[in-house]
Amino acid sequence: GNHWGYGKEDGPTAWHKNYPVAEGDRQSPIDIIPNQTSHDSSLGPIVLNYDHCTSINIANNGHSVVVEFEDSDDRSVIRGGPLDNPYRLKQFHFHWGGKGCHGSEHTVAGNSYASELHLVHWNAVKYKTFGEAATAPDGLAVLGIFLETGDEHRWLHMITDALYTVKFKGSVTDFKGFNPKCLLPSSLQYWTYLGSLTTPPLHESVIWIVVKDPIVVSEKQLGKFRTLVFTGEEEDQRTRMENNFRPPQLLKGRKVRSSN
Ligand SMILES: CCCCCNS(=O)(=O)c1cc(S(N)(=O)=O)ccc1C(=O)O
Ligand SMILES: [Zn+2]
Repeated sequence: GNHWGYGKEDGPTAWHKNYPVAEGDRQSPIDIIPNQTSHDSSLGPIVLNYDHCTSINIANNGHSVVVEFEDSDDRSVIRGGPLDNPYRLKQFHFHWGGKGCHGSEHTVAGNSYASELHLVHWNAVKYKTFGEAATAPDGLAVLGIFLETGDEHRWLHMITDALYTVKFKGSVTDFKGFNPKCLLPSSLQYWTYLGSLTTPPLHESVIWIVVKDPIVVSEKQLGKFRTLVFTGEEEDQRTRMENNFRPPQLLKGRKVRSSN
């Protein structure tokens, strides 16, 4: 069926067969070349209002580990920067590599980071549901945060300590009271461009906001993500969840803007 993954047969080079938009004009991720971005003084700061966010659960969806949020009202939104409306926080998830290899999706002047955190938001002003927003050209806003290895991150343990409960595809456990603001770097200087989801269905519906400064996490913390498996508990195959990233796609004439 439509099933896709990150392996040799079902990975990013095969996705176009079931999802032809994979070869579209605004695909993500991309390689960001800082000295080729255009500085845009009209780009204001990103404003996050996450103080009343409500995390619900943490899940292994067979592609990543995802934390879902209550998005029935504007309790946690991102606004400003390139955005014309407030966008509601729906979920966040990560992409990462194998031991010692890099696993970010966006790259910076050809360099990749160890991992990348994506905070997915949707335009509930213009669209009635997340599903409708996910297919609209200005429907989603994803905030991308790079992770590099070094010292231990003081708050990431709240995620990594829960990973053993969602080892297998399809597992979900309660995950209340987590505010992802603790995972952001001090500076929210960013690059922004028009792109897509980086996993099937690859809809070209994302305003990407990629934060320039990485957060630092320890190799030990990152290693815990690799204890997850892509496969379900009932399957005899145990395929370690790693290298769940799409490589950079063609820019096709797009402009990448830089906040100051
Ligand atoms: C209606 C179909 C929407 C599918 C996309 N859902 S999503 O939460 O935006 C998403 C974004 C992304 S990404 N990497 O931010 O484009 C990856 C996975 C998912 C997911 O479905 O878990
Ligand atoms: Zn992602």
